[in-house]
Amino acid sequence: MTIPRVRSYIPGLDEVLYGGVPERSVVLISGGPGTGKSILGKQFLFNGLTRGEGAVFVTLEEHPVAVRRSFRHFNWDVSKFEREGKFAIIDAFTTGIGSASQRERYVVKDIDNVHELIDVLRQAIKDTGARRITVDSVSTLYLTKPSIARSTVMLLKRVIAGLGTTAFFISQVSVGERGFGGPGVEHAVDGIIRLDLDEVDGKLYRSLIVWKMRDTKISMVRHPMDITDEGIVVHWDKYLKLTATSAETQPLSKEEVEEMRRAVEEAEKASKEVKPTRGVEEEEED
Ligand SMILES: Nc1ncnc2c1ncn2[C@@H]1O[C@H](COP(=O)(O)OP(=O)(O)OP(=O)(O)O)[C@@H](O)[C@H]1O
Repeated sequence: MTIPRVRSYIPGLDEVLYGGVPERSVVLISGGPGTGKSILGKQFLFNGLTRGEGAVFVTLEEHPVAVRRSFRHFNWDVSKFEREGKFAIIDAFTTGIGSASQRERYVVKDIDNVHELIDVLRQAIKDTGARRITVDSVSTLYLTKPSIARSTVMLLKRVIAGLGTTAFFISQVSVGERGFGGPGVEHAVDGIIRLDLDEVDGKLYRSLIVWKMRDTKISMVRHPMDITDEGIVVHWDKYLKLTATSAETQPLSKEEVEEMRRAVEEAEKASKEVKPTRGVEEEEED
C-alpha cells in the first residue's frame, strides 16, 4: 500500500527512508553537540517552503535573530516567506523579555507551560498553513523534569498530527550517549533519526542512521553524511563501517540502491498525483 509521505528533499535522506517521512509523523532528530541536528531541521523546513508549503520553527535554544542568521548562512532566505505569511518562528527562547522579542509575532512566555506553547503553535500552524514543523530543541522542554517528557511529547504530537503536519523534534544527547532522548520520548515518537560524529585516529566522521520509522521500510546501515555550504548531504548509497580503530566507507549492493531509488521515484510520482487535500482543518482529538 502506498502511504502519503513528506519528501524531505534533503539529498540522500528520502532514499534511506524509502521515499520520505510518512505524513503526520513526529520524528526525533537525535545526536550529540555539533552533529548537524539544527541544520537538518532548518533544511527540512526550507525545502518545503520553496515548494509552496507553510512551515513553523519553534526555537527554544537560540534567539530568533540568530535563527534567521543561521538560515541565511546556507542562503536559505526565509525572510521572504515570513513576509508572505508562509513561515513563522515561535520565540520560546527570550520568554518575552527584551526589545527584540517585542518584535516577534509568536512568543511563548512560560516554557514550563506546554499548553501555552501548544496554543501559540496551533495559531502559527493555522496562520501559515504549515505542513512542516521543527522544534529545536524539544529536550529543553523537559530538561529539568524528565518525568514530564513523555506527556509533553504526546501533547505536542496530538496537535501536530491532528493539524496534518509533520514534525522534526530535535533531541540533544551527550557525547558518547547511546540513547536518543529518554525511554518515554523514544517510544512516543514515530521515528528516530540519529546523527553522529565519531573520532577515529584523530579524525572526525559524520554519519546518519535511521533507528526507527513507523509505516515504512528503512535502510539498516549507518550512512556517511557531510555538511556543506548547501546544507546536509547523506551518502545514501554507501555505508560507514566504524570500529574503534578504523572507519571505512563501502558501497551498498546494486539491488538495495535500485530499490531505494525506485521508492523515491514512486513517492515523487504519488506526491504529484495526490494533491494535499487538507487546509488546516480541525481533526484534533481533544
Ligand atoms: N558551511 C558549512 N560547512 C561545513 N560545516 C558546517 C557549515 N556550517 C556549519 N557547519 C557545521 O555544522 C555544525 C553545527 O551544526 P548544528 O548547529 O546543526 O549542530 P547541532 O547538532 O544542532 O548542535 P548543538 O546540539 O550543539 O546545537 C558545526 O560543527 C559546524 O562546523
